[in-house]
Amino acid sequence: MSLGLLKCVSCFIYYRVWYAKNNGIPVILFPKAKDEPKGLSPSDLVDTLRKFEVDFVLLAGYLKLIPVELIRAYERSIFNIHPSLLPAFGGKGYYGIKVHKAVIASGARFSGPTIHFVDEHYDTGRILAQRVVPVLANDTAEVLAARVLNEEHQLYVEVVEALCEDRVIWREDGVPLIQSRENPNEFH
Ligand SMILES: Nc1nc2c(c(=O)[nH]1)N[C@@H](CN(C=O)c1ccc(C(=O)N[C@@H](CCC(=O)O)C(=O)O)cc1)CN2
Ligand SMILES: NCC(=O)N[C@@H]1O[C@H](COP(=O)([O-])[O-])[C@@H](O)[C@H]1O
Repeated sequence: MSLGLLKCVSCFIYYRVWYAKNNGIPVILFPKAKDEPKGLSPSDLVDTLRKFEVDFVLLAGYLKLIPVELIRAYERSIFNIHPSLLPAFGGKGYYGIKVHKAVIASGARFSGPTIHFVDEHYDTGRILAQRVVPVLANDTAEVLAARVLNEEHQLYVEVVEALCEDRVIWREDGVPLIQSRENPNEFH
């Protein structure tokens, strides 16, 4: 089983690239843009992922739209983690601290991370897993973000374990479920 991680290009990217290269993890830059001549085109990215025998693509803080070429090549195999309970507070413009500011401004009493399959649009793919955290009356966006992020880090591990153990199944109405490791007759 091989996983590919797409990470947003941020000020921390250099540490992440350094860490990967110093731990035998291949690093490729995507997308191809005028200011990133070393980047890959969508079709080159697909070819490269195939070359590295990547089975699943995990997005984490990736802030660009994944092109349809990759969606088609990795059907039901690209995942994203979003820091709200989708379908609420998702879509274009909803990323990072903006999500938590919107949650607090709405008066919502609960929030939490969602892991979903990636389709052609932002945050509209099938929901696979969620966790719920309280939104407290005196929460700032930063405090809520930290509470949600703590759950994100645990939830993604659970989902990757389920993927590696072939415990993701599709209900007949098209809803994906995770089969319990302890009791195969239970799903969530
Ligand atoms: N095809 C898909 N691509 C991506 C998805 C997806 O579901 N389908 N998820 C996003 C991640 N995401 C929320 O989880 C998200 C990221 C970014 C945006 C957004 O509005 N981006 C801005 C540009 C921001 C920037 O470049 O600084 C924009 O498009 O105007 C919304 C949601 C990853 N890709
Ligand atoms: N809509 C996408 C989005 O908002 N993703 C969010 O960006 C953060 C990345 O944190 P990090 O850069 O510290 O890993 C995470 O909270 C993730 O849910």
